[in-house]
Amino acid sequence: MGTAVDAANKVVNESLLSEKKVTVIFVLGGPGSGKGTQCANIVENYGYTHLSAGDLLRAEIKSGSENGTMIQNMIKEGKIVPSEVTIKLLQRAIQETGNDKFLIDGFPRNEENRAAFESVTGIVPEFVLFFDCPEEEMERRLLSRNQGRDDDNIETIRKRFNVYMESSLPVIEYYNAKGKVRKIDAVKPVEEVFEDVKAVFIPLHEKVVDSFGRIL
Ligand SMILES: Nc1ncnc2c1ncn2[C@@H]1O[C@H](COP(=O)(O)OP(=O)(O)OP(=O)(O)O)[C@@H](O)[C@H]1O
Ligand SMILES: Nc1ccn([C@@H]2O[C@H](COP(=O)(O)O)[C@@H](O)[C@H]2O)c(=O)n1
Ligand SMILES: [Mg+2]
Repeated sequence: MGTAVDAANKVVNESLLSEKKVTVIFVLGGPGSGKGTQCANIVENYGYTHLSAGDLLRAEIKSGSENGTMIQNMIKEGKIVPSEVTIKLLQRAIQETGNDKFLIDGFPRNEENRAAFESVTGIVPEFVLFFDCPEEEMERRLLSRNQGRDDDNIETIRKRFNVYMESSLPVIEYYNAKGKVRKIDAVKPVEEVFEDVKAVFIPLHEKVVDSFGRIL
């Protein structure tokens, strides 16, 4: 049961966020499993807005914000930034777009992220798209990503894998117990992974047409 403060926050945020209904899909999976790559494909084909929690945190560092140094240190250590910081960035990004459907990539990363997002925004995800990939393959991909990320070095990658196993997998298990996880085999080539992703999205975006050609 939430506190009175949680309830008040929820009312304020519901009026800010859900004057129109917002659809959220959480995109989860280990570091380097291909979340960002597949989100770009989904955006192109299905019109979602992609919000990567990691990208928002990196932009916050670049903006010179007062939290920048703290965020930079946490990312370098592979640690999870306090929820209130990440959730504020996500809320701002949601409010800034004109869209009403979002892929939230790399969030929630732990139980604190999950519970705080739900109590602050009142938003429950439609489902969780989970990219399942073996660690050796993720490590190979991260070490050859070459995007200049401070955390794509073997020392930080090992820390990120530990955090993923200890803190992020339990969140995926939480949603799995609620029947909300759509698991994708992410070890295959990009195009093949996207075929499996499409199989999840096509039924959501199919138009049902009656015998007169009217969209129902
Ligand atoms: N199916 C795939 N097969 C081979 N390489 C891939 C595949 N999907 C993505 N990649 C490559 O692996 C690297 C990591 O992919 P991506 O950035 O999409 O992962 P991510 O899950 O968003 O990682 P992170 O959690 O670190 O942000 C990129 O260089 C990308 O081009
Ligand atoms: N919910 C989150 C998401 C990310 N972080 C931090 O950012 C790093 C990079 O995230 P990617 O999704 O881009 O890989 C991650 O290792 C965390 O340090 C976070 O704190 N909370
Ligand atoms: Mg990513």
